Order: sequence, then structure tokens, then C-alpha cells
Amino acid sequence: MSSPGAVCEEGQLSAAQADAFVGMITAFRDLQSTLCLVAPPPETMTELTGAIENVATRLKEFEVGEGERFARDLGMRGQGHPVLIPYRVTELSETSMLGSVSFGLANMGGDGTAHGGAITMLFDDVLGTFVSRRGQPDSRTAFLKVDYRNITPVNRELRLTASIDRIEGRKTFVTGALADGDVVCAEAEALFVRVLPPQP
Ligand SMILES: CCCCCCCCCCCC(=O)SCCNC(=O)CCNC(=O)[C@H](O)C(C)(C)COP(=O)(O)OP(=O)(O)OC[C@H]1O[C@@H](n2cnc3c(N)ncnc32)[C@H](O)[C@@H]1OP(=O)(O)O
Repeated sequence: MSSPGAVCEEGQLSAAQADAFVGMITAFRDLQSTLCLVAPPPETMTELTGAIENVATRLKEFEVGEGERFARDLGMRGQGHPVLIPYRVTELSETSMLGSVSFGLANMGGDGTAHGGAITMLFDDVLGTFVSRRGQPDSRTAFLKVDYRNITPVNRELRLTASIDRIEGRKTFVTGALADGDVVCAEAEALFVRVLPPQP
């Protein structure tokens, strides 16, 4: 499966490495989504479990230390991580961000709608990355409040916004929203606190 074209700004990977890694992650996401749709016979599941275990065993040959792991290269906005939700940023200023996101079948809770936990994870990642780039690097989520205003459909391009509302010392207060056209799906409010050495 081909990748959608990795965004690797500020990352440490070359374009070729990023494209190949995102291609692998995209194939893995397709596997996760497909697993949510099927009802195979037991012998087929046993056979395929072996195939999946073989892939994991092969990949373990390439384990590296924390600073060298491709999935840690967060310049790829969720694209380069097997569990995070990939999103795109279309406009970025010092205090605001506009982007888009589409939840996949692997993020579904039920009836074609996104799982609430997946929505919260998206906000944590989007707002945390935004704060790190535009507010204060090395910040951690102190609190994250999410209001689920309407159902969030999967397999649909949604509008994603974020803004830094104020910075007080180590504290950055930020808000975000997810919308399907004119319908607000969810809103988030969060505080990120810059950690002090020797905090990990
Ligand atoms: C380029 C891409 C890069 C990479 C970008 C990375 C993107 C990924 C983002 C993911 C982010 C995460 O998920 S991070 C993982 C989830 N979060 C965590 O694990 C954090 C666990 N908690 C902690 O480590 C700690 O509690 C901290 C660091 C948040 C705060 O501890 P601290 O440093 O000792 O600070 P502390 O004195 O307690 O608080 C400092 C100030 O914040 C306030 N404060 C602290 N917690 C709260 C709170 N829950 N609600 C209200 N206010 C709070 C205090 O009142 C105080 O205000 P005042 O008295 O000064 O006024």
C-alpha cells in the first residue's frame, strides 16, 4: 500500500525513510481497520496469527534506543505512529491552528461513529504538539477536558482547530474543536505545564 506522502518538517528522518515508514504504518492501520470488519473461521485466524507474529519477530531485529525510533519522530503529525490518529495542518500561526482529520474504522466505537477515547487521544496529541511548537517545548498535559457535542463520524474529513488562549509562566492554556461542516462534534480545553529538570 502506498503512503499519502509523509510530512516530516522538523523531524530527523530523511524523506525516503519517512515515506517508507509511513507506508508501513498505513498498511498496519489498514490491518487494524480490516480486523474490525471480519468474522473468519478459527483455522484462518490461527494461520493469520502466525503471519502477524512473524512480522513482529522480523521487526524486532531493528529495535533501537529511544532517540532513534522512527515512531518518536513527531514531525509527522500522527502519521508516523501506529496508534495515533494522522491529521493535516493547513494553517498555522503563533496562536492558532487549522487542520483536518479523518477517523478510520479502527477508531470506531459503534454505528459509524468515532470512539470517545480516540477523540480525546487526538486532542491530546494535536494540542500537545501545537503547544510544544508554538507555546512551550517539553510540556505535559496537566488536564484535558473534552465535551462531546455531537456524534463524530468515521471515514469523513473533519475540521480541526486549536488555539493558545494564554501562557502564564510554565502553564499554557489551550482549546481545540472538531467539526463536521457546521456541526461541532467535540470541544477540548487543556492545560499543558512545562516540566522542569530533572523531571523526565
Ligand atoms: C516538535 C514536537 C514535540 C513533541 C510534542 C509532543 C506531543 C505529544 C503530547 C502528549 C502530551 C501527553 O500526553 S503528556 C502525558 C500525560 N501527562 C502526564 O503524564 C503529566 C503527569 N503530571 C505531571 O508530570 C505533573 O503533574 C506536571 C508536570 C503536569 C506538573 O507538575 P510540576 O512540574 O511539579 O508542577 P506543579 O507545581 O504541580 O504545577 C505547576 C502549575 O500548574 C498548575 N497545575 C498543575 N496541574 C494542574 C491541574 N491538573 N489543573 C490545574 N492546574 C494545575 C499548578 O497549580 C501550578 O500553578 P501555579 O501555582 O504555578 O499557578
